[in-house]
Amino acid sequence: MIKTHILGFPRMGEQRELKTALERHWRGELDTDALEAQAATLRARHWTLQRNAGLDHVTVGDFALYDHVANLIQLLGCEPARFGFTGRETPLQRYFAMARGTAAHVHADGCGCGTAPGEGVPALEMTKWFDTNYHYLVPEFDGATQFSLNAERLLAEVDEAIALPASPKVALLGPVSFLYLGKSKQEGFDRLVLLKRLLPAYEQLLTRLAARGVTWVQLDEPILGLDLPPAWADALRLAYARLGVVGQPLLLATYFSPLAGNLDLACELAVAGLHVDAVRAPGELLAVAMKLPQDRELSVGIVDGRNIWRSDLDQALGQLRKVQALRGGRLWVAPSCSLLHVPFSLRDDKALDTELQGWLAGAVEKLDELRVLKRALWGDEASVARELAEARVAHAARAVSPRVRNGTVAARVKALPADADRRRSPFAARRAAQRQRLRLPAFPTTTIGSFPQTPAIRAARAAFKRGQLPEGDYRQAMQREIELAVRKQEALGLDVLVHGEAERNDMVEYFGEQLSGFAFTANGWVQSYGSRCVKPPVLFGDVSRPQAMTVDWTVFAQRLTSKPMKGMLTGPITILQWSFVRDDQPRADTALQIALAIRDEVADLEAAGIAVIQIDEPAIREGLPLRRADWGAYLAWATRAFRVAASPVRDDTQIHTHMCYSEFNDILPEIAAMDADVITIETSRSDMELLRGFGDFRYPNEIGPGVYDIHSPRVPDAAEMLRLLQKAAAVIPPELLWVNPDCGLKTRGWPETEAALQQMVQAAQTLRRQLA
Ligand SMILES: CN1c2c(nc(N)[nH]c2=O)NC[C@@H]1CNc1ccc(C(=O)N[C@@H](CCC(=O)N[C@@H](CCC(=O)N[C@@H](CCC(=O)O)C(=O)O)C(=O)O)C(=O)O)cc1
Ligand SMILES: N[C@@H](CCS)C(=O)O
Ligand SMILES: [Zn+2]
Repeated sequence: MIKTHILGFPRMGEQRELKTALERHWRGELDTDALEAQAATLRARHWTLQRNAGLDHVTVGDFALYDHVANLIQLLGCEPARFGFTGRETPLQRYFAMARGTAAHVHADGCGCGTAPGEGVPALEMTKWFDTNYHYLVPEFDGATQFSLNAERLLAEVDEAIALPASPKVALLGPVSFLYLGKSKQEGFDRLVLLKRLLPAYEQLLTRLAARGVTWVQLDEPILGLDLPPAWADALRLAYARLGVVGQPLLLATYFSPLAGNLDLACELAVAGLHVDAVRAPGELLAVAMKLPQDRELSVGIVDGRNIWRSDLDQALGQLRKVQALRGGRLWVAPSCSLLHVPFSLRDDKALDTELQGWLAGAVEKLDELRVLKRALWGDEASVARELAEARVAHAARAVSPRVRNGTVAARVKALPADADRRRSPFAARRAAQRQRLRLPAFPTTTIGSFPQTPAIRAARAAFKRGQLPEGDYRQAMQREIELAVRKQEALGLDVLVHGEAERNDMVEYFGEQLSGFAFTANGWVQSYGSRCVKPPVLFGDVSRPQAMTVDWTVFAQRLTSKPMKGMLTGPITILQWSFVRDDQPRADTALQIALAIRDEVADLEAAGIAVIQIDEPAIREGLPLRRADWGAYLAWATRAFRVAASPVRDDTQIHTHMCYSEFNDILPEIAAMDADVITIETSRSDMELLRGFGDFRYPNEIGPGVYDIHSPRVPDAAEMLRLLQKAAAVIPPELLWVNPDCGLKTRGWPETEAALQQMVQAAQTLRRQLA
């Protein structure tokens, strides 16, 4: 028997209805019932699409109002005590408090949350979901963590699906990955000891789902794709020995990475079925098909859940038929991972020409690919002959399209000198030249680039894109925003200014729109975190830069001030990582092409008199392969691509880079090898803990550890930032320290931005008095 299913579906809706509803709710314009009604409408719509594509089950439990890991924290009743919940809040209030922090916190007696009255409680930390651009909320664990099942929301969603009518398969993160992806909040605490407390909650849940008529529960254990310490592998054995006998059939799902040394373990676990990612690990598929006991179901993730290329259905059928033969004709067919990471649909996207549309598949189109594969595997190929032929034609056309290859780009790459990734002098000499030119005070203050993307800015750009605002008027409107940002920074007393990125829709899409080899979409939104979405450009061909992309805006801003204006670029690895990239050449080759385009922009900015240029690489850590054995090769080409972009400049031009959201300590030598003159990093949410590694490693160049979290509207005071800076100065030589926020300020409003920056400048001034 052939079955089809998906591991998860995009939540936002075709027109980002969930984003709109959430943001209205947070502004107080939409009440809870209306928000929940919108969410239910979206779920029903998405299940209907799944059912109509002939999937055997619709997936329930993948939907979330903010994040699926946050849902699980509530489902398992382990909301951190530091939030000081009194029991009087609704579950939804508690949920959004964990996700977004609270502005002011009123203490119940002895709530023990550790904050002073009225201070507010910071949100849960957010971190990248494996190597994706999706962020999950990090569960917090300590010795006091208890679990108790709160299944009402999930059970209600199951009932909604049954009422549709549809057959629900519930999808949740499994217990071992849940613990692994969380953080121990107590010095020396091993969160794995919580497994024995956690399993009963899962057991109760499975029992209740079985009683509700749920025939399958998918438990995701993506950590099977990592190099697992033996204790975590044992934890998987223990967990599934218990959960596998509850009586609820379990499909264990792994994705994003080969199973490698965990292949035997994954095939041994006592579950009714196993899902594997045959896109990221095609070479393992037959080994799994042979190893997995015949009484288990095998789900093959053959449709790429991480990219938007139309599937090569002939090739997929070839692979699936081999597995089918090994599995006695039984097989489940699925996307490689949740479709959360691809746009809802690209079929009629207004910004894509029809040829490109034909090469691509969003989530809805991927459902249709599953329908076609199922029919063909049933032996009913004739009924889908048209679809198979169309896919064949599109693939053949893409392979030979003149739009994809550009001889000039290839020639430039071939002729690139071996030292194209080297600055002219070592850091010490550059530093002297830059000090001479920039004459900055000790502990220079700066920001990371973006200032608030106000509704007025977004509305002006939307009107411009709709053709309702002439280009000249749009440029003037953006120049007014830039001038406003410059004046505010001068008034605040910042030392190195930025133009504020008002003219950019997004730090990657903006460059994708201007570079050849990229296409962009009108509606290809993908959730990044909470209600925030990005529209990754589609990198389909050789990359080149027809003309300067940022020089006019930067020069305009520099002319407004005598302070140094930092040019602001996105680096090659981040552009690569946050785009949908071509699958017909190695990522390393694509990265180098992008690097050359950015290199030209760096050279043009310098020639235009810009003395400080920041090349953002927040995604360099996220791009790391999930298996350590593959890190070396990646880091070599990724850091070289950065250096190629950064190296055409004179010694007295200061190159900054910026990284956020990441644990950097395990790649510090490679970060140092990028050889940026200054690096700004996110550190405030870990209370500068991230910086300790930079100190221990003796990071050689200048560092700006972020002194406040930009994800929350909460305004920290100068004393708090001073404390963080003092902590930083204890591990980093003070003469190397910069003072800046964690990341860009585009998601904030001006009032809190100005208030926080004023406190930040004050903290730097105090530090200068204390330490300079
Ligand atoms: C630094 N981060 C980024 C990541 N990935 C990126 N590609 N870019 C990033 O900056 N990954 C890690 C983090 C994630 N952080 C964020 C932070 C903020 C956002 C965000 O604010 N997203 C916006 C959309 C941004 C955008 O593209 N804006 C466009 C279009 C805006 C729009 O929706 N316009 C409406 C009309 C509006 C009107 O009329 O007023 C429309 O077209 O319908 C623009 O400014 O032009 C978001 O709103 O979600 C994302 C990731
Ligand atoms: N320059 C960008 C970096 C974000 S990671 C910004 O400030 O938004
Ligand atoms: Zn950042």
